[in-house]
Amino acid sequence: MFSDFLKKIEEQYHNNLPFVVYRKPEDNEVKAVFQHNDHTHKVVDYAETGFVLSPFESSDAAILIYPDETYSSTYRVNVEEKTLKLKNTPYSDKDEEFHIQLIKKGIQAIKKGDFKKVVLSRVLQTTYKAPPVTIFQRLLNNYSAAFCYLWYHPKIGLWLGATPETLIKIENDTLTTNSLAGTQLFTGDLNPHWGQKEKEEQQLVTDYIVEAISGAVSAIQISDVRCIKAGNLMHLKTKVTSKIVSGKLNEIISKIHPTPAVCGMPKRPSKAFILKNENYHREYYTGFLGELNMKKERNRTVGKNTEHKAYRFLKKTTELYVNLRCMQLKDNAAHIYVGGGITKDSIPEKEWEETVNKSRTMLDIIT
Ligand SMILES: C=C(O[C@H]1C=CC=C(C(=O)O)[C@@H]1O)C(=O)O
Repeated sequence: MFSDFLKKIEEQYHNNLPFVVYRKPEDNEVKAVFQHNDHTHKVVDYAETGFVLSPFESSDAAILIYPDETYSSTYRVNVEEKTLKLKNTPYSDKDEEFHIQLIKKGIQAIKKGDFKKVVLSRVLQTTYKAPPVTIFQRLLNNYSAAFCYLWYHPKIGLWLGATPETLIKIENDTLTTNSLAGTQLFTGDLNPHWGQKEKEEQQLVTDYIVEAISGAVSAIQISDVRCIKAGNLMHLKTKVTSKIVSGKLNEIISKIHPTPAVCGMPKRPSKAFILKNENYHREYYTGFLGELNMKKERNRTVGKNTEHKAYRFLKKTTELYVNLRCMQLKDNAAHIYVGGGITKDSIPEKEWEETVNKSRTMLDIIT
């Protein structure tokens, strides 16, 4: 029963012990990973097993929740529990002014030739009423195409999100990664017109990913650009698949993260610009999270003309998502993180509006 499953999570939370509960995109299985003590395990080389949460800044440690106990439960989306739309958005003129000035500064740096693209973000604070587990259920009900999660560690904090972006997925020796960028509001058309700014912005991400992984993988294949819906938004997406040799994950992550979908291009100067000018600490927003070398049981049938035999075998899965459309619950407030890609063609007021639209993914479910 899903209610028993939720009770276990509430208990773990009240006992101040680390856990994560999550559902993968378009899946009806909700999984939970529980750690038995409150130790902070840091990832060293990505050969570890557990659920990882990595910050934006690669120099800060990624945290691993040890799978001392794992649970799963089937969950059917409750369609009646649909989004509660907020009438007011909690922004002041000062927030708007600061962010628009930041974007103008970014555009100037691009025109000066410091970099080609930079992703500029902000954090907004608002009150919330519902308990975290209830908010998590609302994520499940409203964002079936996203990776939805509730992550908690008593020494680090509590994060919730519904991200549309896969960073890396490894199945057998196949590595899949996505390039996601370009945003517009969903208005009913699943195939809307895209402007040159969005197309170029997304192409930059694809080119970067291909270049970043090319030394560590073989047989790279790039899909056509597709349009995907994420909550109230539409994005452009390209899927990049390749073959990976085991032991290369650490190298791939260090090359790929943070991608230009969350940082910029080239990486070094755009990141320096972010750290100097954004004026707040991103922490785990625009980092990544997910299963790292987690064991997965599979049923397999063997034999063709002879007797058919079903047996179970263990497989390792790595599935990491970029931590977008997320928030942190801290000091009785929800801290919601939003950003957008800035290029030479960006219009500051439009970019501000884009962050307002992105903030609705979390705002709509917390009251
Ligand atoms: C940085 C964010 O989104 C990224 C992912 C998809 C589209 C984006 C964009 O259109 O700017 C951003 O690169 C965010 O949601 O906070």
